[in-house]
Amino acid sequence: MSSRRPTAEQEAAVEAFRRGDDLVLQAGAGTGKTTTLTMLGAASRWQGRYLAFNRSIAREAQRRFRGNVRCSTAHALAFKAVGHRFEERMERPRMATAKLAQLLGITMNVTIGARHLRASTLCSLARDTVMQFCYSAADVLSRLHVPWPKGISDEHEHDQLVEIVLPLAERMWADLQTPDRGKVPFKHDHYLKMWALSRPRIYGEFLLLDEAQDTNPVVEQVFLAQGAHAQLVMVGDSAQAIYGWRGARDVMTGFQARQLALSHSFRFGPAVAAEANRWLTIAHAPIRLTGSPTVRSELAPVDTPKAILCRTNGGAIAEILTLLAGGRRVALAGRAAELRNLAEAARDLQAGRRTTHRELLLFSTWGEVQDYVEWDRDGRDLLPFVDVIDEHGVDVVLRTLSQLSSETQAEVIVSTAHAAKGREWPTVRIAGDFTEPDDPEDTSLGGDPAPGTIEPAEARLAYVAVTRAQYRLDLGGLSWINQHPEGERPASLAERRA
Ligand SMILES: Nc1ncnc2c1ncn2[C@@H]1O[C@H](COP(=O)(O)OP(=O)(O)OP(=O)(O)O)[C@@H](O)[C@H]1O
Repeated sequence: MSSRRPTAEQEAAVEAFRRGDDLVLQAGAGTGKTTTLTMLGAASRWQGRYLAFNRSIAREAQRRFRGNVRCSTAHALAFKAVGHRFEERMERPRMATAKLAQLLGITMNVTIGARHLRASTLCSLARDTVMQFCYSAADVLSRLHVPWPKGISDEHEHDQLVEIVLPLAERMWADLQTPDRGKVPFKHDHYLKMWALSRPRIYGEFLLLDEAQDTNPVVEQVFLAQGAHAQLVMVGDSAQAIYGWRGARDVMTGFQARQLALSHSFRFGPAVAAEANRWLTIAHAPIRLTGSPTVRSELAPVDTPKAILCRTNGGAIAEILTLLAGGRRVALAGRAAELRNLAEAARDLQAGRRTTHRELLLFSTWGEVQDYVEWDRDGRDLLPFVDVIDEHGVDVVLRTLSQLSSETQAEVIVSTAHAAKGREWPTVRIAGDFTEPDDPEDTSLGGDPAPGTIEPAEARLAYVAVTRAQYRLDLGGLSWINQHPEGERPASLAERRA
């Protein structure tokens, strides 16, 4: 809990909360979101619940709230109520879909339009259908959850696909209901859906939903249903949405409640705030930030930044290789240990040995893993890692990883922008893989591609990246924005006053 004097915006949030209003709190980068939430909790004599985006945030928040607010993730609540019964099923190794098709006796091959669909593809589409259903707020599986794979071009072809895939998906969903038997790999989002379907009541007089911009429809539905007995508060930053569950309109802007903002950033001064606002404008975000007048921040080249932020994992490995070659002590934020285990599994599989990697026991070659990440929805989380290994070679990746330091020992931390969410560093450089979009239809007189339109999703990622800096930001790979037609910087408040 902060003993600092609340800002006018924080006071307004506490005031509205005290009145019992349902709230949407748009909290920009570095605006003291958790501090503000603890102020809300402290202003209430009731019991409440804070729903966090992941386990480590929930644990950290529990330290900061007073005893009247309990902190957890939605998955943790669902696990306690339903998921624990499926623990044994969830611990089984990953399984390629061709194997699952075999186990389920799915053997047919069909032709729809110009596409030939093999049994394993149909099985994979049925699993995707079940997953779409799990993310949705629907009560029953329906044609709406059957995907439109590339090559299925019209309603008539989709109808044919639905006729085959929907019954398979229904069979899979029935298979998933048994804790001890059943063949379909059981995922955390399966028990989350079962919990949501049970119409759970979350104990507490008020409910705070954090990172609300990335909430999927199934959690949104459970959250909104608590409105029958609890005061609801959504907190987050629409401009940091990276999952896009519902296209351009995120959960926060759609919630019928009092809309408030935290726009004063304690993290950085006016210069970084102005850069943030440039990207917020491109992203059509609902808020603009002011920097802290007492924090000196500047945009300037940094030779030895504390953090280098990359767009991709491949970009991160490339940065790490350069830094190590220069004799620097480097850490990789986020999933370094996971990457090391995978690289070891890749080395075994490439050498013709089975791997002992817990999740990859069922694969006998690296090629099978490559197919799995390319074609199976379950495997998509591994795709960036597999790409890195295929691009640089397993030996280079393993050697690189073995030379990494811990974050506390490192001179410089390399991170993807995704893994940097919620973090901050005194000096930050943006890596070279944030490239300028090209307009494929147009070339300037010299034959160079003309600048293309900046996608809002890209602008949101750039916003996350630039707002990690406290004092000095080196725009590096994003410097092209200074010449881009959309890059005109809105004058900062201080500049307008001058
Ligand atoms: N009213 C205030 N006056 C001075 N400093 C404040 C105030 N409110 C928050 N802060 C400071 O702002 C910083 C960030 O706050 P906090 O830890 O609550 O943010 P967060 O939840 O990590 O999220 P974010 O940084 O994205 O806002 C902290 O150093 C905190 O002390």
